[in-house]
Amino acid sequence: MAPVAISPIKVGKIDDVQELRKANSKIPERFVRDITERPKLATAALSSSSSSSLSSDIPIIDFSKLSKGNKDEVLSELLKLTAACEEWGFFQVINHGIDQSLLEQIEKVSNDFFMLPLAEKQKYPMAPGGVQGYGQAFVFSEDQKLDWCNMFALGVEPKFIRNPKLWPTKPGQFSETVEVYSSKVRKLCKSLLKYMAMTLGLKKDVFKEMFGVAVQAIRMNYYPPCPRPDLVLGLSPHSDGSALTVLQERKGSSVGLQILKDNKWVSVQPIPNALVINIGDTIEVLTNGKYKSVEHRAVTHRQKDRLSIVTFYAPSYEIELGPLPELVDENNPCKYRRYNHGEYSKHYVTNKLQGKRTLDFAKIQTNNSNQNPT
Ligand SMILES: O=C(O)CCC(=O)C(=O)O
Ligand SMILES: [Fe+2]
Repeated sequence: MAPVAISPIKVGKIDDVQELRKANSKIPERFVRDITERPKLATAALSSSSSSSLSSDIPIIDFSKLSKGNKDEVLSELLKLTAACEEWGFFQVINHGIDQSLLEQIEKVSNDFFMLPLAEKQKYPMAPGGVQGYGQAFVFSEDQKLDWCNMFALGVEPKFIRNPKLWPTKPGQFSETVEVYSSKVRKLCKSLLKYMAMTLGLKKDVFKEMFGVAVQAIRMNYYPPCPRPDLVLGLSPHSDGSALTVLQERKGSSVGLQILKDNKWVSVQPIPNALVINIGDTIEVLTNGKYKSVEHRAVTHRQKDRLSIVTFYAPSYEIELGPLPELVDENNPCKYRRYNHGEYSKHYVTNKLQGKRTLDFAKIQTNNSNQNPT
């Protein structure tokens, strides 16, 4: 095996935001966003009791109607799913079949992990420029702004992407819970992809057959309260590189997830026990842009903390992908080139989060210019 190159990445000092919060110190400059990037006060100050007017419009899909409904119910839910994928790229799934007790358990072990002393969490450090372990991912330079977030991330499937040294021994039941939870979420992703294929008029197993042994990772994002939510971002705007992403929010979390809809940031109001699903870049490419990945970010709250548990589901690294021929014709010319998914994943994790910039990797350039959000 070739020797491992020493990482040339210099990320500077990355303060642990929970420790900053405990010390009650001034927000370091590295967290303070340029004026143009700061969240608008009205949205940053949202508490869980005040909802953004648009957030309730985010489509809700009743999974049990898709999986167990009669013909009419299946059909009407598939139509809702089509609209959700075409118009939003985001939806919430209710009656998804994952036990409430398991949702509560993953929230508990994740929360307990972040509440451990710093020294314990630092036994599982995220390497500079790395994406697994405890720390802050997507930081590649000393002058890059930081997110008001602590992350803990693990590769889950296939097994070879796991780094066993990063699976924590505390809190008890952490690894077992991640294991069981991930297998249930995996099943849900497979089913959702099947229904999405049906909405596209494709063979229902098209994604299953194409993906091989899918890659799955989990990331827990912990956002402590921030004394100046108007100056910072919990998580920088980005689209996900996955095919599908499944997000769960811990009960009692502040409202924090925002999606860019018609060039405006819209808050996602969590529904108890629902899971938030979003389309990642991979599905955008495969559908030739019919179902687009949507830019999203997290904002923080002055008094309340927030915890999200996020699963990324993507094809096996060795597959080559590009727009499905069924979705390319003279009215819908091919918008993305073919590429190896492993290369795209590498490209994604070695670049800072910056809107949908990473998808430029795959785009066949046209003269269409990108608009900046308001
Ligand atoms: O915490 C959130 O709501 C956003 C998380 C997210 O977008 C991500 O981890 O990719
Ligand atoms: Fe995301």
